[in-house]
Amino acid sequence: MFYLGQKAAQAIDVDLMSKYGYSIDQLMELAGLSVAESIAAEYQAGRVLLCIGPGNNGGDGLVAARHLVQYGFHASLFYPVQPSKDLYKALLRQCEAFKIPLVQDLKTSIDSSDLIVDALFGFSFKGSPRAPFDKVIETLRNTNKPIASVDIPSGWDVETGDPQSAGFCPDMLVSLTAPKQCASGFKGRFHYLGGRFVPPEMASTLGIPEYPGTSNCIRLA
Ligand SMILES: NC(=O)C1=CN([C@@H]2O[C@H](COP(=O)(O)OP(=O)(O)OC[C@H]3O[C@@H](n4cnc5c(N)ncnc54)[C@H](O)[C@@H]3O)[C@@H](O)[C@H]2O)[C@H](O)CC1
Ligand SMILES: [K+]
Repeated sequence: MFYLGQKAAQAIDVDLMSKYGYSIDQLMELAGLSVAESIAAEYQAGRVLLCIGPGNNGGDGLVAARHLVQYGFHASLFYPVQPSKDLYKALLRQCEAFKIPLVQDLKTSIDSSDLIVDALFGFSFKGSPRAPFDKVIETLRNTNKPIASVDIPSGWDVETGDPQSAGFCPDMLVSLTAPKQCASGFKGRFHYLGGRFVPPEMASTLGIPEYPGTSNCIRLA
């Protein structure tokens, strides 16, 4: 399987929506579903805090929250920057309908959670985290609670990862579509692949393995 660079990951996203006709809502729903399924495969249904970022990685997290509740988890959201885009507003409304509370105090909420989901940044992250996310990532670095990262461990460079060990090491990484280059430096316990939406032609070019049966995720390592 290919490990994608940042530009390649973004180009695939564009191809899925232009050449193959997907909408972002479709891709996000399947991506978030696969994140929830990967988590449910490895962790007992407990209290899960989802940290949500301002882009589509955050959108995946909002989708995953709703599915995790359906799988018996008690979910809450830490969502410090809420963009006004209709898609994110709708996903948040759905979370409200599932009685998923928004929390304000990250440290206290981490203490009362069994698992943290990092849906802060994905393949469009560049440079060093800017405020307020610098403090959020620092707080995640200082917890012993397991972290499940969506697509990219937030704060890592999409290609070079975390060579200075400045960020946090997630316990689980769910790569979407195909792993990005930084995933080769992932040392946590569970590496999953999700996003079961890739048409056969693209799947064979990227060397994506066959998903087993009806599963939306594959354990890679
Ligand atoms: N094809 C797929 O695999 C799909 C993946 N999905 C998910 O989408 C993300 C990529 O989403 P995108 O909106 O392009 O970007 P991000 O979520 O990574 O973040 C953009 C957001 O972050 C801000 N930002 C960038 N760098 C910084 C920084 N240094 N400090 C602070 N803020 C920063 C930027 O301004 C934007 O606001 C992919 O990883 C998957 O998780 C789709 O859901 C479905 C298709
Ligand atoms: K992430």
